[in-house]
Amino acid sequence: MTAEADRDVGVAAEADRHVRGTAEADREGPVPAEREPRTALGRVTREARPFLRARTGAIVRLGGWSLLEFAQTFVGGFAVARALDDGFLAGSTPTGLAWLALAASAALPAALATRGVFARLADLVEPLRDGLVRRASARALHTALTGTRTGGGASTGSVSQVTHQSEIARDGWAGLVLALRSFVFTAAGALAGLAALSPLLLLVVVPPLVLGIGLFLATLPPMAARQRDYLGADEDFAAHAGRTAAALRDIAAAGAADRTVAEAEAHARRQAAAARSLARWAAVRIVALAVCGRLPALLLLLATPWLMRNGLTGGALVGAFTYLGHSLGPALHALLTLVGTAGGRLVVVLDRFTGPVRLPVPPVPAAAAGAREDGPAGTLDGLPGRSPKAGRPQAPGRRPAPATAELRSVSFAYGPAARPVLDRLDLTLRPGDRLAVVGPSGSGKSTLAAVLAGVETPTGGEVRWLGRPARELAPTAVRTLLPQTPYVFSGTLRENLRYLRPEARDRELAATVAAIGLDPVVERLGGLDAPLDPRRLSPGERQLVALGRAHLTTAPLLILDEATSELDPAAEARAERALAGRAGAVLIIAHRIGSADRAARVLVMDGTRTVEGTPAELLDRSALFRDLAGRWSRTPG
Ligand SMILES: Nc1ncnc2c1ncn2[C@@H]1O[C@H](COP(=O)(O)OP(=O)(O)OP(=O)(O)O)[C@@H](O)[C@H]1O
Repeated sequence: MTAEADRDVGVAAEADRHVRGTAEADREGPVPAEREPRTALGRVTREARPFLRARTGAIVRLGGWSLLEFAQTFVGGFAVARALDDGFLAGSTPTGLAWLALAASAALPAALATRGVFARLADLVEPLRDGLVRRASARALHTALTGTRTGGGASTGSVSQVTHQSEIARDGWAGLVLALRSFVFTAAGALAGLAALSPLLLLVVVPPLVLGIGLFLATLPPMAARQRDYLGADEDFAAHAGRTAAALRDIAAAGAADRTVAEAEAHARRQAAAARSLARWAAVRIVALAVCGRLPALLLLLATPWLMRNGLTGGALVGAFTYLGHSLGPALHALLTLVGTAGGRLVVVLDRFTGPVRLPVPPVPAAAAGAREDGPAGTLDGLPGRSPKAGRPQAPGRRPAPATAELRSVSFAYGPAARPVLDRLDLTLRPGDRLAVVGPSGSGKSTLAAVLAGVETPTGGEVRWLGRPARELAPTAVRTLLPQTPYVFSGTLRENLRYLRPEARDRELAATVAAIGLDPVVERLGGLDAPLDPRRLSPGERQLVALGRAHLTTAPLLILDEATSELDPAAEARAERALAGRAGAVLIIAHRIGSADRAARVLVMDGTRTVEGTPAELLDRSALFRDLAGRWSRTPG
């Protein structure tokens, strides 16, 4: 195997290890703080170390060519000083011209060095791009195989990583290597030249240089973090705008205009705050640039009388200014500007390859949009997305499938001073689970549904879907939430039923109609394609339409918040059985004892106290459940 191929295999193995590492972390929760750097810069630096170690040879070769740049810089200032002191000021013009000719001739090897540097640069830059592309491909494959991500959004992200983002990383890295290398060798040449002219010059020039560079380096981690925040805010705002544009009809129909505007304003405020914060740090950076770029020359001017008194010659002074103005200054400026722009982008992009991936929200289907399955809140996030894979069982693997949904010590209150509705609640729903939630009015059942569905954000603890933090997944691809009063829009019954899954086939539609008990509605309306006026449907018929819609989806989590309250017990039982026959987990907020009886498990909510068990166990263990069961059985229907 050639060294090249050997290295490629190493990079591929590295990508593979990374993928497995990420998957492991996803399954087993956060990595302990001492192992996982908290900042993007820290994570990227950790990942960069083995990459650079493996390319020590390429770095040394690059350094070898760059030595010519050191020589050119050194000769540039030194020759000017000698031309003045030994030539023109000493009355010997030929000597002065000879020194200047030497300075000019140093440019020739430097031009050769540039050629050599560019040839060697590829050894450092191309493997990074190749490694990133492999890593992105491996992650996409891993995702596809484990089914932990959803829909087209994920693949779009992978394509962007393989093409656009890996190119940004490659260009940024190449620019950074060039500028850093040039700065190191130019600075070394200039400092060596200053020391050769007079060591006193170093006393004046080095302190502001070190101070400015130190200040600049200190701005790097906060700048990278602010840049990341800004990018995140920008992407979220753009995603919100996209969803709004695609769902104008629903927003108008659901009366969610005010809420949508408020959401957009919140996004705009967040983005503005991120931009202001970024600008503040940019101002600190300008100060740092001024300190190391301008202060050395200013101090040199101020210190000229003292330096001259201590034996500095006129030629050495001009030589020193030549170093500052022609070599050190431009190299420093190029480096700091590049680190500040391409460097920041590089860190952010590389962190996306190494850290958890932001999941784009799946697109809203343009046709037949319009429903309020996400409950009274009616958020934009609740508008439909579609994932053909989301409801499928996990690909066969050695590890158990992750829970469909999980609450880990979740607390929730409607305001900072409000009484908590949920208090450190743990709940796990696995594929195939049927959980009924019962409790008196105001005990928090709808709140639980909203938190589990991602409509409300918990004030403590964590909501997880499919083994990942819920915030990383597109809600509509994971769960369908049916409220008590569903929204049915003007159109046809077919459009309404297909709303969450526009590509559902006719035979699937027919199976749903039969399973949910929609035949009388179809008959009364005159067929699936007859015009439907929502005002002419009874509340029970509206609920049946929404239940049919949910039956057709492939979302692995179904949450029914008293979604069958307008049906008679027989119709309710039929719809619940049909929904229980889907793949995935179902949580039903029970309206009658029948729902609890049919469920395998029941969660009894009594304020922030909860008890979970089978219906038979709870009759024994929970006085509240006995009481509810007794009351319900006396008032059937
Ligand atoms: N948007 C809100 N703002 C403030 N408090 C709220 C809000 N929604 C619900 N609450 C309060 O939170 C508590 C739990 O309400 P929730 O609607 O979750 O209970 P529930 O068990 O579903 O009641 P019901 O059976 O009557 O629907 C109640 O005290 C309620 O007043």
